[in-house]
Amino acid sequence: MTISVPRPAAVNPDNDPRDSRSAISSLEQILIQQPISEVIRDRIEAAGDPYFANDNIAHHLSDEEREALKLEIQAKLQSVFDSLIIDTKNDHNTRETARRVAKMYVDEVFKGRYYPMPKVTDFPNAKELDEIYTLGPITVRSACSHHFVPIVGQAWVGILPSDRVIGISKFNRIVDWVMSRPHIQEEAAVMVADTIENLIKPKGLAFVIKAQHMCMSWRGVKEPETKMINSIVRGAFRSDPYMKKEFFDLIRAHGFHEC
Ligand SMILES: Nc1nc2c(ncn2[C@@H]2O[C@H](COP(=O)(O)OP(=O)(O)OP(=O)(O)O)[C@@H](O)[C@H]2O)c(=O)[nH]1
Repeated sequence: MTISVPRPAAVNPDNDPRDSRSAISSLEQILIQQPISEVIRDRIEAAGDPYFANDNIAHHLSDEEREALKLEIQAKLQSVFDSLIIDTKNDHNTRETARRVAKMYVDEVFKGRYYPMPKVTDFPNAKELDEIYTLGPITVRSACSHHFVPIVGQAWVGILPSDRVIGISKFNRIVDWVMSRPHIQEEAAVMVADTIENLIKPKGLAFVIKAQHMCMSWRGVKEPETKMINSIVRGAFRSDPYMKKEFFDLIRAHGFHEC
């Protein structure tokens, strides 16, 4: 499907994405012929890679293209606000909202799609530590892929290490990177567990996430109390019931409650 070049005709000058286009001048020609999202999408499809809402596509776009993408999103958001019949030309509160939201999506709340994984240094398990360690609570911020409204909650990690370890702050960074995409919680939990497992191949891995979904509290059934808990237990935590119990006892000491 060909979508016309995102070039808002009647946008407030203060809100005109063209103002910042000098930064992407080398992409000007491509943008005139084809929206940058289409260029990137064609590239992903040619590589046979998925681009679901919770997939990371960072390796398919350059920094320059990411900037161009924000401008395209801004222009399209502006037409959503126009269709919502909001006078963004004269309303001082919404005049720059299209730009703000485009930037927020790409650089902040969905950065886990458009930016590569943070650098994670791993070290040898020099003392051959063979005991469980747990970490938490880790603050979880995400958005549900059904309504694009926030998911907020907490997560806990349990590791029985093998021969590699990573710095503890890296668990927070990995959770933040994976969660910063539109998600459903079940898949998010699996993705975090897979990412940690691929990095350090622990003998045991446990990951618990407990979160509240604004699509259930702010709208829809409007139930502010319900939370969803997912737990992933792998390796020794799955095969050894005592180890699994120890993990849950430890994270209860770290503030985890089932209700
Ligand atoms: N399994 C699962 N469901 C979720 C998650 N986040 C949101 N949902 C639910 O996804 C469902 C989407 O249902 P639909 O019937 O397509 O959407 P809807 O008509 O807006 O549904 P209501 O929310 O019931 O008003 C809703 O019940 C949401 O509560 C999640 O992380 N996991």
